[in-house]
Amino acid sequence: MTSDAVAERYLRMPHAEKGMAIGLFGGSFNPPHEGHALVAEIALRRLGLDQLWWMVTPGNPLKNHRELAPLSERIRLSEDIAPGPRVKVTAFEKRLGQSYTARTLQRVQALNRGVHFVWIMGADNLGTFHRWQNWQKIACTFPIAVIDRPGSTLAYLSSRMAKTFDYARIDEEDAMSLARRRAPAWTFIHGPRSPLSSTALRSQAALEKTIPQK
Ligand SMILES: Nc1ncnc2c1ncn2[C@@H]1O[C@H](COP(=O)(O)OP(=O)(O)OP(=O)(O)O)[C@@H](O)[C@H]1O
Ligand SMILES: O=C(O)c1ccc[n+]([C@@H]2O[C@H](COP(=O)([O-])O)[C@@H](O)[C@H]2O)c1
Repeated sequence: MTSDAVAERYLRMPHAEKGMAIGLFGGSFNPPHEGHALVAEIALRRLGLDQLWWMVTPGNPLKNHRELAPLSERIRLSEDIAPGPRVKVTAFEKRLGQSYTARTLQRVQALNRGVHFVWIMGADNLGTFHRWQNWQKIACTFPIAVIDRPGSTLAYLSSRMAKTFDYARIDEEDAMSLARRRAPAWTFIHGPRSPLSSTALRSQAALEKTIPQK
């Protein structure tokens, strides 16, 4: 077995029942951290979700993959940190053979009629969302919940996504209804924030490697 052999259960799309509200939380998780866990908790609570699919991507199409840890390792670490039984860690995009969100959402929608999905992302992704493949189609497939992140709180004011879909923005007080709304619909959720990032954790780990252990 190679070090990147991914267990079969992670390659299958998780099971969903008709009528459920499910958050789709895609990420590199390289490595996963408490900031991700906080996003998952906030989304579950504020959006009233039955499940949250913690989707470990084979590779963000816009990122350099030189420093990307094997998928199997990112899954294992995600399982350690994912909060509670409603969070399902999955890597089904690997089996789909691609990592473009627009295509993934089309597939999820086609296979799960009657299920209410919401795309979940941190506020930093608002600023670059218009560079994602078919980004307007993504916004018109499922509602989107943007979770606040230090350094990106004001991004929604200037981002192309926010400007283009300004008419579809709903008040965060109505977040409970987001999953059941027809796309496009999105909201920005404020709340407790975590300053953690995978980049900082990778830098810290690299630094520790260079310091001789006592
Ligand atoms: N501290 C945080 N607060 C809010 N959202 C976050 C936070 N960290 C990550 N996210 C969100 O979680 C999702 C997955 O993020 P990702 O795995 O890229 O982590 P990251 O810390 O941003 O990584 P990197 O530093 O390598 O870019 C993205 O939607 C991102 O916006
Ligand atoms: O589809 C795209 O063009 C696209 C571009 C950038 C990011 N994404 C997805 O957005 C999610 C968050 O990525 P990341 O690296 O910020 O954790 C993850 O599921 C990526 O595959 C998707």
